[in-house]
Amino acid sequence: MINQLVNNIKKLDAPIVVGLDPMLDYVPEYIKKAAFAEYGETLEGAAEAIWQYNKGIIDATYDLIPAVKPQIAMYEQFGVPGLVAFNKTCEYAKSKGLVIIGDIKRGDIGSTSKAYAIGHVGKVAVGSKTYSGFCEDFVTVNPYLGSDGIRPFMEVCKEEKKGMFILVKTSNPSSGEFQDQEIDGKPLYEMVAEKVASWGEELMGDSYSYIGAVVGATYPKMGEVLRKIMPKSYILVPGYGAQGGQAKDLAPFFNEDGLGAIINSSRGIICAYKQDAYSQFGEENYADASRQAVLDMKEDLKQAWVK
Ligand SMILES: O=c1ccn([C@@H]2O[C@H](COP(=O)(O)O)[C@@H](O)[C@H]2O)c(=O)[nH]1
Repeated sequence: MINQLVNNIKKLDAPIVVGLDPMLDYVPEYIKKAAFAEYGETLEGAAEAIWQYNKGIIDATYDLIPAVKPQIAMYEQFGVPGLVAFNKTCEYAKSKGLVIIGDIKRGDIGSTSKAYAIGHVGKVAVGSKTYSGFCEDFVTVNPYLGSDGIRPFMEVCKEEKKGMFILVKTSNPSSGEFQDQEIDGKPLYEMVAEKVASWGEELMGDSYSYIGAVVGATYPKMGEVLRKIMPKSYILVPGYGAQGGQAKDLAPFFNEDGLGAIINSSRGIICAYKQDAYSQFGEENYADASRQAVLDMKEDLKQAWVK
């Protein structure tokens, strides 16, 4: 899957991932009206609305982007119907040739991590048969339980040729409370990055590892250091756009081959129609606004590289 991700990025010249983080407030009224008419103002109605909203965005953008990143929390808030919408979204995006990065941020004691890994990137055995619970190609993983929590993901990813992005330095304002703490003069996030690099050596694709890292766009100086510590790991970079990360600061997240990082934008793309810059599209054409926002993001990144 890392090879497919790299190939998609190269083919489209777009190191961009669209975050599918639907909140009901983002969904245009006409979509909600139709969903509620069919299922009532229920969890099923909400799940139908977010699925239809996602489908519109995928249809309008799939030819421009290599991957999508559905954030599972946005679906879990609607319980079981929400998870059904998550799965439908992943399957549909996959049918359009997109790589699926499930932002699930899991990680636990070994036996529990194994179940998470099987459920999201592996296959579960039921009697003599096996099934995929969910169908992501990559998942995000929390490393703070140590290698016990990571190894089961590695085993499943190796079997299935799937991958993971391990949280190294997150984009949020308080990420430094723990991640920046120093041990013998070295920040914790650098220690995690060193582990990511060494785990990554065990699971190499053609040029990059199946094991990548999450580093926030909001911490570009750290991104520069971390890029060097993990030269063969793809970096998933959230925090561009809605969280204030800017294209001009992102060059250090990339390697000299022009690869090695993929920049996420969720609200900036899926809620584009609500922004002044895209108000001409209106609610009815929310998906066209998202398409334009992807094109603008691509141009924004390109201009920043050129400079
Ligand atoms: O450090 C991290 C890790 C993950 N995220 C996730 O990325 C998106 C960002 O959404 P925006 O609307 O583009 O701000 C969201 O799913 C987060 O949970 C992150 O922001 N930072």
